[in-house]
Order: sequence, then structure tokens, then C-alpha cells
Amino acid sequence: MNEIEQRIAELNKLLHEYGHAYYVLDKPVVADSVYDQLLHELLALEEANPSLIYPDSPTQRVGGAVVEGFKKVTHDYPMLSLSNAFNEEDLREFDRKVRQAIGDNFSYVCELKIDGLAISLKYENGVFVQGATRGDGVVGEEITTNLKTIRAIPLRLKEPITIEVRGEAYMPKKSFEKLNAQRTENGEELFANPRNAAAGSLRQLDPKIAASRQLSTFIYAIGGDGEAYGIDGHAEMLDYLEGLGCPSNKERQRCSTIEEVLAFIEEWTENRPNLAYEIDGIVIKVDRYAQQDELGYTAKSPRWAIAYKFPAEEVVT
Ligand SMILES: NC(=O)c1cc2c(N)ncc(C(N)=O)c2s1
Repeated sequence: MNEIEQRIAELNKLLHEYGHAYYVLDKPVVADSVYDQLLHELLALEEANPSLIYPDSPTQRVGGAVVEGFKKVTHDYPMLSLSNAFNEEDLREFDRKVRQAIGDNFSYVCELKIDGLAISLKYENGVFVQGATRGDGVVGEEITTNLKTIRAIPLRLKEPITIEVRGEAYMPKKSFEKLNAQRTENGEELFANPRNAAAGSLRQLDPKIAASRQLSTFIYAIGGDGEAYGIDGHAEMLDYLEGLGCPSNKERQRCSTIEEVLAFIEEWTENRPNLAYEIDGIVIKVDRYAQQDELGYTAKSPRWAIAYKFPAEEVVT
């Protein structure tokens, strides 16, 4: 490698590390000014040496021309919706059915239900190659260019594996407030909530607009069979995805009984306003894959999971 190739390789490595620390771990290791300076140095070197641009270079995040529309893509595995629970009775009924089917020797994993837009991200040999919306669960829209602008989404995983991961793209509350303040100033129509703002941002035909909306993402599942990666349960899968460099939500808890699930729901009903992002409920999943397989699916949802939905907030008019 000559001097320029070496410097480009070094800048890609540094910016990748710094970007991961800042956008995924939320623990910046350098000042923004240092990051920006290195990014400009890389941009200049790439402009002078286009053949040395890496596919996952951080400069490739805000790229791409304005598109006419989005291609349709069929998901390799359907992105199923979860059945809902609205109160304690629904939750106890769910728990009773689980125990009826698999006995008492199991645990749940409880997670925050992020109020955003479900997405699917495909990686080939570790490189992000395609991103799509959930759509109707079978066919979604291909929005790879827009998803590349989300800094929390790794352009390359820490392992060169081929995998499809799934999660929720969302707009943090602060970004939402800033966006609507800007739109008020410009006399534009406001977004009703962060979920609509995130969906509207990812459906922008111009990736530069998507990039300006400061979205983020939590990854919480894979498409397909976790056992293919030697993983036996959901909690282990979340740790595995985190190890690959995916942003995962740390507010998750293993629960052995429905009482513990109810306590987790109570805790986050109270703590919800302090989160930096909107949640609309709590997702409860039986942890071990073998037990999920025993429980199976109804026509449209897994029997091994349920989404507790918070009561709709009274809109103060
Ligand atoms: N529809 C679905 O399957 C899910 C939707 C969501 C959501 N909006 N947020 C978090 C999770 C999770 N942690 O599993 C899930 S799962």
C-alpha cells in the first residue's frame, strides 16, 4: 500500500470507530470538530483518488441522486406483526396459553416497543447492501440510500457475515421538536408525532433531506432462523447483534413470571417521559427458540410474543 492508500485505510478505520462510539454506543471518544476534520480529509483524498473509495466509507452515507420512486422488494421472511395486549387480563391470558403449551420452565424477554418505522437491513459479507421498509409485511419499499444516512446503522458489521437484521428507525424527541420548530418558522405543515416524521423522512426521494432529519435506529431481531448462527434464544441474539456493531436498546429484562413482566411494564409506564425517544408499549417474547417453535404462529402473529400497548394518551385540546 502506498502512502495515500494507507492514509485512506486509516481514516476509514478511525471514522468508523468514532462513528460507532458516538451513534451506536452514545459514548463519543473524540470532539465533533476532530471527527469533521478527519471526514473532510478523507473526502479530499477520495475526490483525488475515486478508485480508493470504500463502499462503507462514512463519506458514502449522504450520497445518491434524487430518485423517482422506490423499488418494491419481497422480504425473504415475512415481517410479522405482534398481537396486542391492552391490560393485565390480556397479559395473564397470554401467559396462561404459553404455560398450557410449554409448561413453566421458560423465561420471557421484555423490551421497549419503539414507536417508529419497522425496517429490514441486509448485510452481505458484512457490508450493508439493502434496506427496506416493512410495507405490508411481505413486500416493502427499498430505501437503502435513505437508510445509509442514519449514522446508527453500521455500513459494515464487525464480522464479514451474510445476515438480515430487523429493527425500528425512529426520530428522537429532540430532533422532532427541532424539526417542527423549523417547519413552524417556514410556515410548513407540522408532523403530528415522531413516528410520522420518521416515516415521512425515510420516504423522501432526496436522500439529503432524509440525512437532515437526524434519525436513529434500534435493531432487535434477525430475519430467518437464529439457530443458523448458533444462537439458541432471543436475549442471546440481542447480545450477538450488539457484538456485530448493531445499535440495540439496553432497556431489556429477562422475566420468569408474568408478575415480573407487569412490574417491568409499571416501571416503564412511569419512566417513559424520561426516554429520549417515543415508545408505544412493551414487547414480551418467550426467550428460547426451541420453545418459540413449540408455540408457533397464528395466521399473522407469533404465539410466543405479545405487544402490551400503553393506553392512548388523552390529547389535551
Ligand atoms: N412487530 C414486531 O414484531 C415488533 C415491533 C417492535 C418495536 N416497535 N419495537 C421493539 C421491538 C422488539 N424489541 O422486539 C419490536 S418487535
